[in-house]
Amino acid sequence: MLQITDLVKRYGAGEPVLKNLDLKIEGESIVSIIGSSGAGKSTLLRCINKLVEPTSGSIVLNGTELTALKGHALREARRKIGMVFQGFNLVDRLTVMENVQSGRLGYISSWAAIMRRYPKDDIRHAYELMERVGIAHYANKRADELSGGERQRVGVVRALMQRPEILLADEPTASLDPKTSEQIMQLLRDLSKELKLPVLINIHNVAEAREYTDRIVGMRYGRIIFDGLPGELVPEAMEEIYAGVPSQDRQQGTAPSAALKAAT
Ligand SMILES: Nc1ncnc2c1ncn2[C@@H]1O[C@H](COP(=O)(O)OP(=O)(O)OP(=O)(O)O)[C@@H](O)[C@H]1O
Repeated sequence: MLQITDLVKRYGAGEPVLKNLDLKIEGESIVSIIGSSGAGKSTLLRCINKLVEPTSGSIVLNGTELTALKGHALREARRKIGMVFQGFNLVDRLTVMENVQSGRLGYISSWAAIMRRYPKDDIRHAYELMERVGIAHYANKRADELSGGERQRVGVVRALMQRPEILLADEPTASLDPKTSEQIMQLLRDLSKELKLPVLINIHNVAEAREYTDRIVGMRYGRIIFDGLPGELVPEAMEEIYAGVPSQDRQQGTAPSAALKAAT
């Protein structure tokens, strides 16, 4: 379970871009985060995997407080957090198997990695996952010979090779055509259930969020202003997420006209 409490992130001396966020995500659920550009969605994911340092607040993953971790303990904790990227982040000149095995870096010795001497268990696990997502027959192909959808499947398998306790996906379908995009969303949804893995997806495509995720979190100006089932995302909620000014910001004196202007 991921439990975020009172999370604040401020870059430099400016206004916080995450304002006292609370969010709880339990196993077997796929949750989307939607919101306008600049709402803070990527920053939230980056705070969870500590690519950015939260300013204050707490992020607990299955009993481990992540915010305080440094060095070895941080590297250990990061292994429990799988990450899927918009641009796939594969090494083009390496094969699918080599890319997938890079998810095990940190678990095996550098020597074994350099020599491509992967432990038998890792090879078996990789094949199981590659079979599951339909890319096992490409194991020895170079990553740059694959289509976008196939490359994203490699990205998903690489993340799962870590045996993560949560999967974060930052715009995982934004570089894909609509049909492939839906297939990847369906895959993430199915994997979440099969592996009892919480999945948190930052996504701009609201139709996909509605169709493929169990729960939608709507962010606006660094706050969560909607948290509900897809069916609860009624037009008024959409309006507030994409055009409105959260009531807390109104109370704090943010001029709506300025805020709206900034959002367009
Ligand atoms: N490294 C950084 N340094 C300073 N400001 C940043 C940094 N990263 C993000 N920001 C600012 O934080 C705010 C939130 O950005 P963030 O990327 O988290 O939003 P987002 O909702 O993911 O947007 P998008 O949908 O466009 O990716 C923005 O105003 C952005 O300019």
